[in-house]
Amino acid sequence: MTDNQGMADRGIATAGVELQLGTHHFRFDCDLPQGRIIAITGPSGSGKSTFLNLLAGFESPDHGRIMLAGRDATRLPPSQRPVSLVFQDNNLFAHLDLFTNVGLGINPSLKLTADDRQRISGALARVGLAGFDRRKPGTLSGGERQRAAFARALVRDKPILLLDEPFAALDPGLRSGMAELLTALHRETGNTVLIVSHDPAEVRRLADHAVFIDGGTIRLSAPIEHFLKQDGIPALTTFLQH
Ligand SMILES: Nc1ncnc2c1ncn2[C@@H]1O[C@H](COP(=O)(O)OP(=O)(O)OP(=O)(O)O)[C@@H](O)[C@H]1O
Repeated sequence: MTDNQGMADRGIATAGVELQLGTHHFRFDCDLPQGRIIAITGPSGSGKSTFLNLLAGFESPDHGRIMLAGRDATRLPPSQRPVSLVFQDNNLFAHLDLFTNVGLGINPSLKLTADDRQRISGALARVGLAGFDRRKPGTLSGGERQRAAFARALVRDKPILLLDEPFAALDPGLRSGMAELLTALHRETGNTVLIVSHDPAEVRRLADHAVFIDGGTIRLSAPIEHFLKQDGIPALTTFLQH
């Protein structure tokens, strides 16, 4: 096993992480900075979601080690990892109101203290959904549902936030509003944010650091200024010219 030196202190690091899914082989080695917004880019089918699934614990590596916020998380179940997640389809439960959906972020059995209840209302207010507590997801717009998913991630109060194309289903106006909300929340919490994005403009606008995945492996991981200037990876040049 690789030793611990050089692996991100409080950020995210993977060392010799390998996974086979059907005919696809993945290998991820990275050392990502703490407290930054990090874009995960790459062609369709390159392995971006698989990378996030490994970090979240929805996939287990065949080999290698995953460090999250200073802890070896390789064998931790998803619920014990220091991460919260927001996906494109926001995963809200249709039959539960927003207060309950957000409450699930704190405690899956919904045994909530008075303090928890205040945090839930506070998180809904923070994303612009004050007074929406009793609304069901089906009565909300796409943007409102996505903000509710952010509120649920916020109450979990974890040092790492994983976002898998969280704005993809939104129209361009809403998308830039959500990007602003994300940067504002990031400034407040100082957490490490990983965001999968297909949109070079979004990457330029949001990211401090970016990763390019191609063919199941990380081809480049660099601060954004360097990432945007590189010219040695044709597939990345193509991505940036979109
Ligand atoms: N459980 C699985 N079994 C077999 N193949 C899988 C499995 N999960 C993912 N794959 C394959 O692995 C490849 C990478 O998938 P992944 O979803 O990580 O790509 P992605 O970069 O997120 O793609 P996109 O940008 O299109 O969402 C794809 O070809 C996918 O079909």
